[in-house]
Amino acid sequence: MKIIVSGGGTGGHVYPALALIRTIKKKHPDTTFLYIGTEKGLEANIIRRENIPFEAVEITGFKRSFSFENIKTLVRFFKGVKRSKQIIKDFKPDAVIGTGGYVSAPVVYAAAKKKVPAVIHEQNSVPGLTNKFLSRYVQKVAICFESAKEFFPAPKVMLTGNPRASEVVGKDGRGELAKLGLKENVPTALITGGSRGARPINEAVIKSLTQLANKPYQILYITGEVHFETVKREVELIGDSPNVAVVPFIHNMEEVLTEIDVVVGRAGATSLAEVTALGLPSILIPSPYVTNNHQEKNASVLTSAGAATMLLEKDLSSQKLISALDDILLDDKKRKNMSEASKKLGMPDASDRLYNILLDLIQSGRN
Ligand SMILES: CC(=O)N[C@H]1[C@@H](OP(=O)(O)OP(=O)(O)OC[C@H]2O[C@@H](n3ccc(=O)[nH]c3=O)[C@H](O)[C@@H]2O)O[C@H](CO)[C@@H](O)[C@@H]1O
Repeated sequence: MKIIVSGGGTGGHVYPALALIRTIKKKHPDTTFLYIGTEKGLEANIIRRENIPFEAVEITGFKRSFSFENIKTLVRFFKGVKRSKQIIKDFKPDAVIGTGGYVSAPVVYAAAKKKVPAVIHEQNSVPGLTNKFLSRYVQKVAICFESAKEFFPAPKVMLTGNPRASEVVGKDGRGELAKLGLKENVPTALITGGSRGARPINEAVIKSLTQLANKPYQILYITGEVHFETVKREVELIGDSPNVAVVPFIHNMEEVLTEIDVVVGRAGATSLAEVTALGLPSILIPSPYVTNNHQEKNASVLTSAGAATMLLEKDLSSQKLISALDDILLDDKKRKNMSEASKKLGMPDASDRLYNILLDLIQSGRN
């Protein structure tokens, strides 16, 4: 089989694509993949690290208000479509899958125009512009939250969940925390601001460090690559604490997560798929800067099930963060209840569901 995969900008669009690629590779080792992303998105590094052939197109997103930039974006889109059509002509894929982010727009659109079977995967409870646009042209739309259904043509929609959920389950912890300078068998919170990090979360964590140093639990704190140097300098001024490890990014999250008890982070849909697949309690601080405030909607699915607590960014402070951590990490019963509620939302068979859709499509295309 030959498959083109496209999605990017942030990790939330790239990791589901990578998880699906790994699933297909396991089932059909002879499959050839081509990933189409942008040079500026996180995919350029994440996908190349995996030795998956990678082609870049140049694309930006539309601004919601009228702007001269939108004309440039339209020009880039049509250039991207032209280039994608050429790539499709040369590579001759059996199917194309788009996992969202601007880059998947020209690629999936070009596939539809070239009559190649195409699927999109929407991670969020409220879809982004790209997938809404593409849903008119593709054969199938895979979703992760029931609430996303109403935004797409009904006969095309299938609930699959997020392939990244399948990837994180069943992994063995192999002393990952010890490698990062933390202890094993101590309750541990992972704090992250999503795949690109989040300055407001970093500021709250930095202000909490002195108090966190005296807690009976420990923290693995991911700053985000671009924020690392600034945060590190601030941490050095406060003084290192043995129960807090500070890192820029984790490349083997599926392994690290097996040793984590609570996740504190944004409410990006792929992170939530991981957390629920593993049955982890979480403290969610949705990004207010995303389309249609979709992260708050993602988060409320978990909070209403009792799987997470939510802290709005406008209310975020070091005290609120510490008491949210204490509430869960110092209360075993609460942690257990949240964990059970979280697990009920998990969809660990997502990869297989998405893979089956793709395979059916390819086979029906060949008949
Ligand atoms: C600002 C923005 O546009 N955010 C969107 C983006 O978020 P973002 O890219 O932050 O997405 P998520 O939080 O959903 O997923 C992040 C992914 O990166 C991984 N990871 C993160 C940190 C790290 O050090 N190592 C690592 O591997 C996580 O394990 C996860 O697989 O995509 C999500 C999924 O469409 C959306 O819901 C978010 O609203």
